[in-house]
Amino acid sequence: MPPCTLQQVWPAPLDVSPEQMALAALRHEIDVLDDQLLALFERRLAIAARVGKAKDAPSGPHLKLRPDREQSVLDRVVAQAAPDNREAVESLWRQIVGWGLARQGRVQVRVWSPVEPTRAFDGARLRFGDAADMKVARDPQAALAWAAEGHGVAVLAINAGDPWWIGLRREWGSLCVFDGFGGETPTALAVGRIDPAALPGGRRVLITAGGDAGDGSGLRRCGLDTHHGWSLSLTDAPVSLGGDEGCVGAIG
Ligand SMILES: O=C(O)C(=O)C[C@]1(C(=O)O)C=C[C@@H](O)C=C1
Repeated sequence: MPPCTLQQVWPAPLDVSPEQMALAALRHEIDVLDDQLLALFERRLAIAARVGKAKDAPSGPHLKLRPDREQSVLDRVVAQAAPDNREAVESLWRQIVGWGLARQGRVQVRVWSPVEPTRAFDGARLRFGDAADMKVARDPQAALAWAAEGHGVAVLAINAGDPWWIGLRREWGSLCVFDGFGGETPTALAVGRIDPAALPGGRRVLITAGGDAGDGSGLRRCGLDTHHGWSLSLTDAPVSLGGDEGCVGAIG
């Protein structure tokens, strides 16, 4: 076979059609934008690393993750995006913020969901982004103990045969719920050593004695699970964490 020459592979400039030239120009525009995006992304990562150091002083027992701040970053950019782009913008910014957080230490996530493992795993991946180190947890109690030691976040299914959530009121006072996955009525909750001041605005998570009948507190509640007279529910009422109402966190 004769050797392949450049002439044979690339058309001579005069052979380039207007369509090919238009395509090349558009691709050049994309290259220019990519250069700008890359420079901005790298600047943002560097600033996120500095924010992490600023949060070290004073150093506390909490994870670096700040759900309230993430919520306001996302809400702000999604609100500015064109309606058709909102889904893409939200998923991209989850990744951006996830990598920002990873500059402060990679987030460890343990997912326990015996009934629908892929659903909970996918929800957690969407929430924490590719930067998170996610693994399956075999036992919710072990995952809670691990999270209480400050190693990372546990994503635990509800209505899955283990009322692990009762422990949030009784044993795991250092942990709080800060997100839910699975839609309007969550099927899994994210739990970690989150600074209570950094909980997202939104529905509060309650654990109360009294089952479906209510405990007389008068709060309007949406039930998620019950077990032996305990109930796990959500409320729109602005109750504070750890109060008499049994508030153990909030989901945005
Ligand atoms: O604002 C912070 O506290 C940050 O660490 C920055 C940042 C971000 O990248 O925007 C990253 C992680 C936090 O969970 C919230 C926001």
